[in-house]
Amino acid sequence: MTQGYESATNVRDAEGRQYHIALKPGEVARHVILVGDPERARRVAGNFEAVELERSNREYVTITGRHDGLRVSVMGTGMGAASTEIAIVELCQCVERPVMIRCGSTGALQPGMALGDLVISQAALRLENTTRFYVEDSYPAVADPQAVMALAAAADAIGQRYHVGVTATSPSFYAGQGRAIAGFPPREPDIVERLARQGVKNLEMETACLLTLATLRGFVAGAVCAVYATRADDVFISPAQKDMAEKACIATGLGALHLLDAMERARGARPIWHPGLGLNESGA
Ligand SMILES: O=P(O)(O)O[C@H]1O[C@H](CO)[C@@H](O)[C@H]1O
Ligand SMILES: O=c1cc[nH]c(=O)[nH]1
Repeated sequence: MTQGYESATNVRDAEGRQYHIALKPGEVARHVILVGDPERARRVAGNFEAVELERSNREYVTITGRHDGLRVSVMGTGMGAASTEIAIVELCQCVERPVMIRCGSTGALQPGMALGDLVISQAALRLENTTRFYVEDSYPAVADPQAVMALAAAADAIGQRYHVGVTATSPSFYAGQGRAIAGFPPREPDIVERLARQGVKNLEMETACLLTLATLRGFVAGAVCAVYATRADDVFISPAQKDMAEKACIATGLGALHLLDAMERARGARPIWHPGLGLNESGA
């Protein structure tokens, strides 16, 4: 497939096919769902009425198709900010002005948050270190307000319980999220309590990377995660509950993409949609 690469910097072939994700311009939709788990990517695509492309390379599984008439790509990014950075940078070489929503899983930190609830991120603590190579430490990882509203509206549309607030993106599932496993003591065992005291809603591993890179590049992005763990009582979700929570998270992410499409048409040349503009969803 690949004859040679442009350079050590732009690792793409003559057709523009990217080294890690193995996709080229034309193969990625503007509306993209990102998930950590490649099997979840396949389950997202299970909602498509038509599939035009499936590609798998390393951990990156991508499927492009149509969902209720809207062209959508879903990609499994793998876990963590490092592999997510590769996915986002390479996707942005394949598509202009993308709209990206992460549909992930997460651990909840606040009382009143239950297994299976959704968390919509307004912003994220950049505890990972990938984004430090792009921006200074005080740079905020902030979601597009349109994405926050679209995700909340999409969750309401399916009667799903959700929370909105600040997420912490960790570079680690175990020590970095305060999980003490025999023989692997975390340096900061109380990190969950510290973050909870600061009002942080949830811990996961990719959102800050997506939000930071989206602000830098200038595209619309947001994140919604299903609660798989409640950290205060140390409970992890059962397989049956996980299925339902994942379905709700996927439905919310896909619903939000349609709303974001309608918002974009309603706002025209304005920088942002606001409620005064209304929505015409018929063209979605
Ligand atoms: O379910 P995903 O999207 O992978 O998200 C969460 O689950 C993984 C850890 O189990 C990390 O990637 C974390 O961010
Ligand atoms: O506790 C959790 C659950 C899912 N994903 C995470 O990163 N942490």
